Amino acid sequence: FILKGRNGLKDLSVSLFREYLRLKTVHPDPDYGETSSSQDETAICRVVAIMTWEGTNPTLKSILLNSHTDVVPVYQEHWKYDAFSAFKDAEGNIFARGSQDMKCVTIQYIQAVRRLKAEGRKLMRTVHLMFVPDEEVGGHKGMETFVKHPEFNKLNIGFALDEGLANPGEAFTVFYGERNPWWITVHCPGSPGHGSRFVENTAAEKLRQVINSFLDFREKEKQSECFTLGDVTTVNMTMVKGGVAYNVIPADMDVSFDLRIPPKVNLQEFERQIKKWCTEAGEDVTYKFAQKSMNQKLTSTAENDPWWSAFSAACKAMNLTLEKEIFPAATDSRFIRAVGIPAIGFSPMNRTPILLHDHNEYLNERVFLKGISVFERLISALASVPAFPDEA
Ligand code: MET
Ligand SMILES: [Zn+2]
Ligand SMILES: [Zn+2]
Repeated sequence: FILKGRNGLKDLSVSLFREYLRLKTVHPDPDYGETSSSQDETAICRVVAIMTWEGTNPTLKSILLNSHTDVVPVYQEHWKYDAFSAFKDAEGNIFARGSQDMKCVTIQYIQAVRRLKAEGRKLMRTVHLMFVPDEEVGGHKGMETFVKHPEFNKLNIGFALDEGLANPGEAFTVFYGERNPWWITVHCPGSPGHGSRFVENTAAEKLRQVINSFLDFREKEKQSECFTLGDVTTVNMTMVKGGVAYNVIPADMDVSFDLRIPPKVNLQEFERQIKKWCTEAGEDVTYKFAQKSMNQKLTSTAENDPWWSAFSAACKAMNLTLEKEIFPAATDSRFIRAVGIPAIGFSPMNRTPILLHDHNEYLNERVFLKGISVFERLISALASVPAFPDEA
């Protein structure tokens, strides 16, 4: 980063944040500022960056502060300001893609560690800051691959923090598990022919059945009472493909859905249901997954869990009210939990509307700055969790 901070740490933090927001790490062609180092010219190089602050007892399990560096695209015409200018209005609201998801957290981690170090603090456990690419496109070239790498193992992580969501009220939301994302394309082949005839066995008839089954189920889930998004299955039809001309009955049509399934759902049963919908829709209707997350691990929030008790006690000491939820979307935490490491999703943003992936995403600078202090306390509490018997 190029620092243009003027007076004091607050100015520095806000300028650093805005500077970072101006980097166009936006899909589909994120500028991660790296060059291809591969022999193969066509290979796209993806870098995971790690900064380590060694603890006074570096043999103990470490704390991971994870954040992704990429952001989702924008519809610029719907924004009040350039989505990559990090414009700050009179109220101190900073508008930019990534202001909530999750460039705020990246800078908050960095500034919290910077402050702790400036105060001369030494923490017992090692703290790693990790910056990963490609979370927004499924993490395949990012965290999903990296957790299987020996370098990841060497970090000896005991507990991880990753992104959460804003909370419009006074409280802060924390996430101890996630719904599983399933991205599925259903393929409907059919008999082609002239658009003027009643051809039997058409792709469109099957497509209609498929869409009805998925969307009827969507309606049922939507009606379920007293839920947060983390407790129900959401279904959205997100893409349709097929057809070549007005008067040619197509030989196939495809429809894609984004499903998010809560941890309590039996996934095998759920897939059987999908299979049934496809069979019922007609001959040769098949489906394919572009994303099929099967991990239903939850991170303990039991009072006697040492990580959770350090986390929640630090929040209590700051008078923060926590709301525990299942994360409705997906984050890199699912890969971290999958390899057996407890992870909590937490982006300290209260009094803030949830605007991730939306037009005019913004974060107020006071909320942003408060988050730095929150992380200061949290990091120091987590890195001070006493050694476990098996760590001695
Ligand atoms: C399913 S891959 C994760 C991409 C993004 N974070 C989402 O939840 O949509
Ligand atoms: Zn995110
Ligand atoms: Zn996102």
